[in-house]
Amino acid sequence: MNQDYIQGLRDTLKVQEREHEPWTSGVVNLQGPESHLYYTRKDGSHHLLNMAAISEADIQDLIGACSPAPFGRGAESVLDDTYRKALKLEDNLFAWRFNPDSGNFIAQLAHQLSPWAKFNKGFRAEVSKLNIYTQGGFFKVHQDTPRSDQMFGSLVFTLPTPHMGGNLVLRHRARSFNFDAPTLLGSATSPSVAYVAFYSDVEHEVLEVTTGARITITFNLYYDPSRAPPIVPSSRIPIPENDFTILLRQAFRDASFIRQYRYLGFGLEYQYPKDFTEEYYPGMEDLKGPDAFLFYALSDVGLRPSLRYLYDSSYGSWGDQFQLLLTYPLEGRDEDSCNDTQINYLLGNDDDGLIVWNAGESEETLREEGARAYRGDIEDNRARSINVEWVTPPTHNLVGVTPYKESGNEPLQEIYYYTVCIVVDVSSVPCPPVTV
Ligand SMILES: O=C(O)CCC(=O)C(=O)O
Ligand SMILES: [Fe+2]
Repeated sequence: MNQDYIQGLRDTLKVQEREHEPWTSGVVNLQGPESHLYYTRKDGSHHLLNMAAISEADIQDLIGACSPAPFGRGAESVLDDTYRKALKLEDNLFAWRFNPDSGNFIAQLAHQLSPWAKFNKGFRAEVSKLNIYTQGGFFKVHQDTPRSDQMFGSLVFTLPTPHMGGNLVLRHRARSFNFDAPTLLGSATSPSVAYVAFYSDVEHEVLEVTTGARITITFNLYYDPSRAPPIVPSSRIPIPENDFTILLRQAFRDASFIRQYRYLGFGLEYQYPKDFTEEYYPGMEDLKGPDAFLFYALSDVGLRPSLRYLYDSSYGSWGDQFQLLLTYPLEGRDEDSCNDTQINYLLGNDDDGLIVWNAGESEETLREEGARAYRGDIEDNRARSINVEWVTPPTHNLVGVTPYKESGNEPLQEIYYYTVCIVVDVSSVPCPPVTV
């Protein structure tokens, strides 16, 4: 019966997940001067491009102002046209009169990306770059490099220039989205630009442009605690009345469920940036779409969900019998260069860190199999050793490595994406369960 609850929770969460999209797109009709783009040419002269009527000569002039676009490989900025073939104009060299950061455009975007979240911070869009992908241009799969721990999204506008190909393809888990700006713009009233906004940790690529020039202006989307949260229409899915929450409530009224499970765990869908030059750690208000839903749903039944960082040692040494659950992310370190073991290092840096045994594993199985070098550490930390029932598969960070994908759109600056879990202590449920 209790396994039925767990399976039911998995199934109902999947249904909720489908309600949520990691991206949103559309067309903006530009009014009056909003179609004006001013830029500085290489010789220092200025030029005005009117998006309402872009000629081939305008495109060539703008191309002349641009330089090859690099991307980030780790902390390096590299030019490699087998990975990214594009041109760029830095944000100090152009100004677009349309400002997505004014009016309610950005509030609507935030709401579309996060229909369940109750916002408790404002938002900000900051211009990043203008890019041109001429014929043969592309940008292979990458995540957008987090520019701060408050950055959650990316926003790309495609200008109305004739081109074919160059679709932006986004993929997240089983889903994908093919953003086809020329088709969207083909049926729009001129002058218009097509836009797509997505969570920046979602992997995406620009397919090859087959004809013409594809011009984009990209913005980074940030939470901004100094701004008021946007006023958005009420949630599409009211948090208390959904199948997941109803089933969760039912499980927590069942004494045998509470007896069987001490901790429930949930691997989150998205990744979150941690800036190691700041004291700030991601909190519930930073959670994206379905991750926010999960947090609110658990809180709603009276549980106290916590954000946790799971570390496994696939890269290192202790095998796959247990993982470490930390209360905050740690930068990787190379075990060979330290006297301390990984377990001592990780648990020593986090008084609330725990050892989590994988299903079917325990200190006993460790005696028979590998990881013996860690036996002493495990014995020392026996009181900090737990079992977690994972409702959604755990998402882990690798011990000993700083977690960055090799390629991003910018060089990294001590801000990395981490995978996060939610863990709840079942015994923290406020009312004693009724025995049935
Ligand atoms: O031009 C686009 O559609 C997106 C380009 C991109 O992914 C980037 O600049 O990071
Ligand atoms: Fe990108």
